[in-house]
Amino acid sequence: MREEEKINNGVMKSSDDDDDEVVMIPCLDFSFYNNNNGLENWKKMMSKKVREACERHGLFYLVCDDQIIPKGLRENMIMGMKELFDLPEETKMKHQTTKAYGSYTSESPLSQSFGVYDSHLLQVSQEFTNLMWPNGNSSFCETMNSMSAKLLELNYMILKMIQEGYDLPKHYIWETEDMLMKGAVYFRLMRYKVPSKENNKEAGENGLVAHTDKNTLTILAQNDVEGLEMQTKSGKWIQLEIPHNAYVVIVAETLKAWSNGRLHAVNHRVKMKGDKERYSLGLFTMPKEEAKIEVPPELVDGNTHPLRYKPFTHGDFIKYFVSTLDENALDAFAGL
Ligand SMILES: O=C(O)CCC(=O)C(=O)O
Ligand SMILES: [Fe+2]
Repeated sequence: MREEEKINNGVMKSSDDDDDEVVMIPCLDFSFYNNNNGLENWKKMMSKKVREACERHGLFYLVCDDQIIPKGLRENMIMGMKELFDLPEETKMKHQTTKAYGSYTSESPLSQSFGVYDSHLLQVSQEFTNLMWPNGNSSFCETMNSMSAKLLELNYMILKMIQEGYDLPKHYIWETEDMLMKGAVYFRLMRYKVPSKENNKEAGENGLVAHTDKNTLTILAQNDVEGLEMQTKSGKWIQLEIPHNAYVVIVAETLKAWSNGRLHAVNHRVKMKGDKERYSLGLFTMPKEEAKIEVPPELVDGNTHPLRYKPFTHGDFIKYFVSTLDENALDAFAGL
């Protein structure tokens, strides 16, 4: 299918083979964000669409111009990842930290990943690159550093739009920025290998088990090999058809808690089919450990939206999740 045929009025269709459920995932074009003409109106309208998509589906596709993220940078990043994952296993294993998910892992035979905290800081990207390429690889370092910095800016931009989408009073927006946008930044690089032939049938082979993200907001990019699936609110799993060059924005649990459960933390997984390797990368933002996650009073309404979560610190929630690995951790830990 050609891209133009897949996109209809900025809306993507994905369907499940055994059923007629059609889910329309919006594809939002952020290209004019840096254009001053009519910016305020554009932002208002886009903020509402972002909020709506995050409430309805818990994810949306995003395309943007080179001012937000240059296409060449994204291509270089994916090419650089191939080079990185092709390094010898013992070199990749050198990336080990004590932070949760902050190391190289190849737990499943089908997938490997690197987790790097704070790669938007040049020094961190330099240290990581020097560990992987002791003779240097300045182009990878620069690419990794700018890609994570650009994705981080975009991540914060979307978080601000979500708040604007709720028309929260200005003073509250500053408080929320403090709560949600001043914490850790996590960059994850993933490779999924081609599944074996006998497992390479209809259902595909598990690349990443079903989960919700436990941070605030995630932005993903992939090479053009599909595999990411989401569970709809009615419980169906559908394979996403991500438009070429689009990013996937995913609502995570902490943002769901902040919004009093209005924003949907979508369950997703990766299933590998076909004969091509899949590369993906994700920029995850999360609050500071000590940040207190508290629902804004404006998002509580006794009749339609009674308070669902008590205040909690992000660090305590993550500790609880890591110790239980319970996919219902948010409700078990902070649900009322
Ligand atoms: O590889 C992907 O597209 C999904 C990755 C993902 O969901 C995650 O790292 O949390
Ligand atoms: Fe995820």
